[in-house]
Order: sequence, then C-alpha cells, then structure tokens
Amino acid sequence: MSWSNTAWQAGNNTYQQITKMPFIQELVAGTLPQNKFAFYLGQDSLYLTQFGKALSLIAGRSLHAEQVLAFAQFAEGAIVVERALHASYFRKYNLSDTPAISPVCQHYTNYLLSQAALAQVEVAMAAVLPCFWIYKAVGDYIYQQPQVANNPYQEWINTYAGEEFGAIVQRAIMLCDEVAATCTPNQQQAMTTAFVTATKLEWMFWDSAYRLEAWPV
Ligand SMILES: Cc1ncc(CO)c(N)n1
Repeated sequence: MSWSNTAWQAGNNTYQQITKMPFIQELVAGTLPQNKFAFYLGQDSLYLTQFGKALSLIAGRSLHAEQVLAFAQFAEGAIVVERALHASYFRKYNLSDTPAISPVCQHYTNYLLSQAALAQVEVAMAAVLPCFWIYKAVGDYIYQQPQVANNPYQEWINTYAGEEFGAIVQRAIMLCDEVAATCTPNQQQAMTTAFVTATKLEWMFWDSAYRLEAWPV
C-alpha cells in the first residue's frame, strides 16, 4: 500500500468528523452566518501567507529540482490564487486585511513553519499535505451534496472542488509518495504522524472560526 493510502486511513476518522462540522454543513446549505465566514476568511488570509512561507522553506530544503519547482509553485499558488479569492470576499464583506491572529491559527501556522524549518524534509512535506488534500476532499464532499441556488459561498466551494486545484493536490500526493519510498519505516511513521496532526489542526481551524475564537485573556 502506498504511504498516502496509509496516511489517509490514519486521518480518515478526523476527515469524517470534518464533513459533519456545523461550519461545513451550514456552508453547504448557504446558511452559515456571514460573521463566521468573515472570521474564517480573515484568519485564512493570515494562514495562507504563513502557509506560503512554509512551502517556500520546503522548496529550499528539497533534494531534487522537480521537488524544488513543485513546492515553489505551490507557494506561489497559496499566495497569489487564493488571495485573489479572498480579495473579492474582503470587498464584498467590507473586511479589514489584518485581524489579530487567533490562537488556533497561530498554533497551526507555527506547527507548519516549525516542521518546514526543522523536521526532516520528507516529514515537512507530509505535514503540509492535509492543507491540500483535506480541502480537495471537503470540496468534493460538498459537490456531492444537493446544491442550493444562490449559495453566497459558491465561489469558495468552486475553488476547492475544481479540477485545477485537484491537479495540484494529485501532484502533492504523488511527491509525498515518491519521497516516502526513500524513507525507512520509522521515517514513514513520522510522516504519517505529521499528516494526522495537521489533519486535526484543519478540524480545529474550522471549529475556531465557528466559535469566533478569541484569546481568553
Ligand atoms: C486552513 C486552510 N487549510 C488549507 C487551505 C487550502 O490550501 C486553506 N485555504 N486554509
């Protein structure tokens, strides 16, 4: 079995829980309160900048030209393409660009950055993979549900369920499988642990938006 199959199975329970979250269910139904979506977008904008930096670090630490190119392109995609989507929503909801970072957003981005900087590079690649794969899976899940007319969140849904994002995700999975094949069983296990950890942090990110998470002090 490929590493990616093993990793997905290890994170599958968390993924199943993600699809049942009120944030996702209300997004599908178009009933998610606008302030929760706006909170999510503000944090996601902060997240994407740090995600782009983590991907750039991995590009710089990669061993082969093909991997350097791929992660540099992922970094560009994170910054350019997704911020364009945000810009249109930021205008629509009249949001400011710089909310204070929430505890979960800070925790998640610091986890990705520390893995990208300090973990074995193959483990760092596994740590960023859920950011691609979970969003693609959630986008596909949403497309399988009955679509409501005039869903205010349709543009967001289309981004992650679309074929363009799908091709990027396939490439990220394939690269992880290629590097996993060069790793020892212990190293592969560390990759799986990083994948599962980031999958849980994806759950926490949506949960924190739904709760409009604030600092306790
Ligand atoms: C938190 C989070 N994870 C993944 C993605 C998709 O790259 C995103 N936009 N935000």
